[in-house]
Amino acid sequence: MREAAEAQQQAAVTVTAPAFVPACPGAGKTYVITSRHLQSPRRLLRKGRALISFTRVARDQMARRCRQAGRADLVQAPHFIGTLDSFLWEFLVKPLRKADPMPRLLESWASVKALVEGVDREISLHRFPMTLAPSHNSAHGKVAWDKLDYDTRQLIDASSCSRSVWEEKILATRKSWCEQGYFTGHEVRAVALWNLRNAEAAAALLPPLQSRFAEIIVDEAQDCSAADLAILQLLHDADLPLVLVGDPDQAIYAWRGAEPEALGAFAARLSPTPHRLTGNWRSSPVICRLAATLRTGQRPPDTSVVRDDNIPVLLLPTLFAATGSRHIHAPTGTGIVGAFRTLTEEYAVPAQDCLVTAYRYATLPGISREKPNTNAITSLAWARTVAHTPGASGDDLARACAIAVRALFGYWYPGQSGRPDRIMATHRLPADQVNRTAFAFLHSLPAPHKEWGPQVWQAMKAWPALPGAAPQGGKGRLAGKPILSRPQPATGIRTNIVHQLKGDEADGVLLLLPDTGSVQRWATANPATDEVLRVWYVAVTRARRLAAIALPQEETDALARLLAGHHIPLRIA
Ligand SMILES: Nc1ncnc2c1ncn2[C@@H]1O[C@H](COP(=O)(O)OP(=O)(O)OP(=O)(O)O)[C@@H](O)[C@H]1O
Repeated sequence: MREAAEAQQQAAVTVTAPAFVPACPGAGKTYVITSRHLQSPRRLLRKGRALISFTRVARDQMARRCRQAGRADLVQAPHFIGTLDSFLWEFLVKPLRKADPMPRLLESWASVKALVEGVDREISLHRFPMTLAPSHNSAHGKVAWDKLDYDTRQLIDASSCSRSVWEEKILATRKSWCEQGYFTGHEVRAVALWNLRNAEAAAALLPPLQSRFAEIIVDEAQDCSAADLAILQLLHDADLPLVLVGDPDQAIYAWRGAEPEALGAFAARLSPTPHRLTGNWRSSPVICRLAATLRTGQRPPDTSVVRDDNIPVLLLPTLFAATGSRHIHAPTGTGIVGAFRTLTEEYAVPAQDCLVTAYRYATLPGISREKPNTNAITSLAWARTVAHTPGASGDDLARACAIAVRALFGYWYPGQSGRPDRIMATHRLPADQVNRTAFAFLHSLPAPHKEWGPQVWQAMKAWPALPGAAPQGGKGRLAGKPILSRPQPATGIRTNIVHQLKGDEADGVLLLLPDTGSVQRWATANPATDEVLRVWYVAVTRARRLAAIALPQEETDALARLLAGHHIPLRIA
């Protein structure tokens, strides 16, 4: 078993580009990609390899593995290890931008708190997802109205302005930020596509790429949007050797424009024979079987390569709270996370290496999500809570830190346009120093309460200021009272939504399925078209040894029958 899985990995490590490597969960995609990279000879190379991923976590993991293997050279030019956004930015957008204003790539408009103004209410620009149809030669794309989150939709529905007025303002706001040098992934894709299709721009951009890269590897290729695939097609047409690695069954970004089916068509054009990885190095045989019920094509379960646990799938009959996250485990009347913890202990699975997940933040016990469009003091209260939450996600910590920077800068540098990166450039403040200061400040604040504002103000005034600070009296004081979310009991178990768990793993995983009709969906929906099933698939495949599912009490038997029909060991507990 192990030999066969290793042989598959080795074939993927050595296959000549262009190539497509479809891989099952836990197939060791990162291992394959870094092993491929580690084969590079040690001497100074004229051409390098680009390793592209969708997340900074994946990027850091690949770079770390190269360093750990004693090959720090593989992280530097001519090689490139980074996200797709940064690759497109570095090689297909920035080279043709004017130096002034300095072009900057933002992770999201949230990081500069860009607002859509001039309508009857202000809404943050990052609340409006965009779509880009690669077949249109359009420079800006359209607002994806059907993908607004709940809060934003409420705000827009209550607005007296029509959607076309909003759309006009949204596009104008984006344009004005771009003119000031700011771009997000959406603009980067639009400009990259335009540049590659424009003969003159392409003639300037492609030769440096062709002479720098002998190969471009794209990890998690199932997350490519139609625009991403169109860009990759143009690179392929320019004879850049591509290797796509990904798991189409784990495509959970359709709402952001990912096109798993288009990936299949593109991959077939790239290379007629895929190099499939079907050995799962992460999960037990039971979990591989469970996962197979949630994917397309009736394919047999993947092979569990290194595990022989046979812990059954645990089904937890649950009374889900209609609002909030105090879900009760029906048989014991205790909280669902506590019940899960007791069960993991029974199977000698350490609770600290377990996680609880769900499709939506709202379902999860633990830290509540940052609410959009709240006042600054409420945002700061949220940030302070995050700073004091063990196991808070990296994204939440980064957001919390940005909120604290904004609050402190508003006081220290009043009247300086409020854009932290500009202020940092003006006063030559290194980002890590700013972030450390902001985080320490956040951490020092007392727990938020209704009369928190004056305490925050005292703390801001007392905190040692960074160079160039010139406070002006009460400017930058955060007005109002924080709106506090209900305190949640600490569970001691990691919780996160499935979308934040990509590439992650844990010994035990509890998936919360609060919606009635989930079993019906499991049994009858098609994972090729129903992304929810793919989200559940990602969730259960994070587990190494134990998978548990909490579902409405009245649906437990139906799921038990469904799984028993697939000969999957299970226990209703
Ligand atoms: N050849 C190998 N030998 C030993 N362990 C391996 C090997 N390949 C992968 N693994 C281990 O298997 C686990 C899964 O690998 P990895 O996280 O790279 O999978 P993946 O393909 O990215 O999975 P997913 O897409 O589900 O996130 C990791 O713990 C990894 O260390």
